[in-house]
Amino acid sequence: MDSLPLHVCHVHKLSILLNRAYSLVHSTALAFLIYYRVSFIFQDLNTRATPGLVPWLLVFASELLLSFIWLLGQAFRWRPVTRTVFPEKLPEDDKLPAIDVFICTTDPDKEPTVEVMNTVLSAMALDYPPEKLNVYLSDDCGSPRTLHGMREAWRFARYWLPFCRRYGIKIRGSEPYFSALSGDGSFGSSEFTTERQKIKERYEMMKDSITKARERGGQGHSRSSTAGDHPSVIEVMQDESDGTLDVLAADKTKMPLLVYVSREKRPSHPHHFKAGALNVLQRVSSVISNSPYILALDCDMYCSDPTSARQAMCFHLDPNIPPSLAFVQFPQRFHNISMSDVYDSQLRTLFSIPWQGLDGLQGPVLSGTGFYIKRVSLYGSTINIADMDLEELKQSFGSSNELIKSVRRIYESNLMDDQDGLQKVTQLLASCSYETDTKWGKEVGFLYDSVVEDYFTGFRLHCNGWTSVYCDTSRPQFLGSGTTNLNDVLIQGTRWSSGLIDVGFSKFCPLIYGPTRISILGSMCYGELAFFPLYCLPLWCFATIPQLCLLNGIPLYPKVSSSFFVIFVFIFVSALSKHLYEVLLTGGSFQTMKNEQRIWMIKSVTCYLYGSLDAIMKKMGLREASFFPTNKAADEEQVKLYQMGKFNFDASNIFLFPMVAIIILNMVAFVGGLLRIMFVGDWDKILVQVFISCYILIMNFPLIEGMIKRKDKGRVQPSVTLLSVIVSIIFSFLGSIIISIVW
Ligand SMILES: O=c1ccn([C@@H]2O[C@H](COP(=O)(O)OP(=O)(O)O[C@H]3O[C@H](CO)[C@@H](O)[C@H](O)[C@H]3O)[C@@H](O)[C@H]2O)c(=O)[nH]1
Ligand SMILES: [Mn+2]
Repeated sequence: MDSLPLHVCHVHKLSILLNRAYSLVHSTALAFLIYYRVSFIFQDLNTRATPGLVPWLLVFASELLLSFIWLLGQAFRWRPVTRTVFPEKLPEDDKLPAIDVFICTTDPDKEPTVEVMNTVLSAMALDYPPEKLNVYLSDDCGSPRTLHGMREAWRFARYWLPFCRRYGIKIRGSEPYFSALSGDGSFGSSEFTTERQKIKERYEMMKDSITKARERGGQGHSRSSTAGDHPSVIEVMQDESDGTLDVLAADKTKMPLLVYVSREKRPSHPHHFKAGALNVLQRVSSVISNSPYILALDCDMYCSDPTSARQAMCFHLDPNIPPSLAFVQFPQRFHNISMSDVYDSQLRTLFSIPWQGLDGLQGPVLSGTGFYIKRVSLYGSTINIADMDLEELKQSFGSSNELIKSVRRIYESNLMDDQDGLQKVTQLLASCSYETDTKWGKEVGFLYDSVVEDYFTGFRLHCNGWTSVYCDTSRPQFLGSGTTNLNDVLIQGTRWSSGLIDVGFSKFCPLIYGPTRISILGSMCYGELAFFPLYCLPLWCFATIPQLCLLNGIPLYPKVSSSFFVIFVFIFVSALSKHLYEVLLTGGSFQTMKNEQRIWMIKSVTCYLYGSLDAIMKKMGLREASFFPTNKAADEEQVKLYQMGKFNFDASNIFLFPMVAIIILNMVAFVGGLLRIMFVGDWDKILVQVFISCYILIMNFPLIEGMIKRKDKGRVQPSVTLLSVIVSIIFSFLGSIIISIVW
């Protein structure tokens, strides 16, 4: 036992072999496809035998772009690994390093306070020495409701934490614990049952108090009045000596530190969303606890299992892992995923194959939440703390002497005893002008230039020589609220696409900035993520151009009798089979694959497009960066639809129009194609195009149902359908005229 290391890494040899073989075969087929297209263009230029060179070029360009993104994606499959940890081998508790937990919240309406407090409580209840655990909550709204919730949570924690420890409770989120049907802990004993009942009552009291505060809150406490303009508030939670603590808590179990931080926000200062909030937490915590490791959590991501801290330490403290390890990333998992999961809300496509693949290269992408990061890795690469004098350090970190001291790691927190001193220092660090003319957000801390601050910060860390590891255990460590409503899914997708394209088309483009700093394969992975929003171009093209040409009798694909026809069939079948194989390998079903294909098509023609446009407009100075937080407050009707596996088309028109218009165009093209086959008879020339329409219609059948069959609130509104019909008719006519005249 003693000879075991803290962790082992398993290289998946069979997957490596299969993946590489598949990449080889599939890319050979793609090469044939390119040969076919290129030779046709030259032949066409010479003879001008057929009309339709422009649609041909468009389809070819789309095929090239698809192939390019596919090629980048192969890097994820090059060397997948998984890891096992042995926390029982960790040193004694007194030798473990301290951890600061950062939780961010921003909108008490979209992020219900009870849920946020559940996350806070679960972090406090992590299985780790409490004196080495410090929990900070950033409230970007500066809402009195959240502050009140924190005080209530602190009070409840006095009972909850000893209870969890005493009975070895495995589910550390209070809400899921009390709503779980099966008992957890040493159930059966009557002492336990009584305690459980008492704690449950206390929990209900806490919830009640929070709900009442919300109802009382009214105007002055709503988000809009405080969100963008408020002073900073920092409060270290403390015991009230009102003598209400009963027997259970009387054992005075040590509590982790709990700090509420609401940074100053003014309309005149950009606040840089979550990255800005995290940087304030980093500074404030530097002068309070200054722990060497940080766990970052979104407000809805509670620690479902208490063991993650020790698991992460199995990597950070492993002598076999070089000190360049910056962070240990856990997957994002969600507690509200239904069996059918029509929107791929579980993000299987990210947190399975790609992250395992990256783990075999330089390590997974920083994924926003659920990661344990080394504080020093956020100090910036060009900053050499040991060699720089005070002035130089101030240029990077800002004017606070206390902060500089803590950065130099000579800081021993004494401020805690001097409340006034602590307030003064932390107020300065949380003020909105503190970062002016410093390197915060450019080099130090979480980086600002993209709304996917996690991806961008992680990429720069990797480029600066840091590495990461992926820790995916069978019991989910962190559980959040997945987006389970079409509108939310697409808004989130738009933000992600915009942030990714921002990075893709900047001087930090992974394909240019990456290869000299990390491996080519690593850069390809980052590149795939940066450029996948560009799927919007080929998917828009495949959803319209072949159809338009079909209506005008212009073939774009080889005849059925041609040997190149086989190539196209092969590529299609091979891509789908590989997808199916990966879905099955990671615990999904045929249905999962269908859902993923469909939502990929839907996202491509909507949020990938809008996100890319948003990024381009930002670059041209036409738009400002924005971050609409996702909704975590469950709406019963919406949840019901999602649970039943039904789409909720009660979404913004800007998302619905393109989807519906495309479906109508494809219906028309399909019928037109069939009529052509029957009456003109050139079926072998246009079969592929008829098939494309047919495939789009079959895959998106729920959308057709929503337009025609459904009568509930989640259907597609007839007005949307009607307008889309008009749009697609105009598109077909104009398109056909253009084709007949110009092309
Ligand atoms: O101005 C802001 C905006 C957001 N947040 C917080 O950021 C977190 C993530 O926001 P959310 O609305 O949940 O966005 P998601 O799209 O679900 O988040 C994913 O994508 C983000 C990047 O766009 C990452 O930061 C997240 O970690 C990742 O889970 C939440 O806790 C918010 O409270 C702030 O603190 N301040
Ligand atoms: Mn979220």
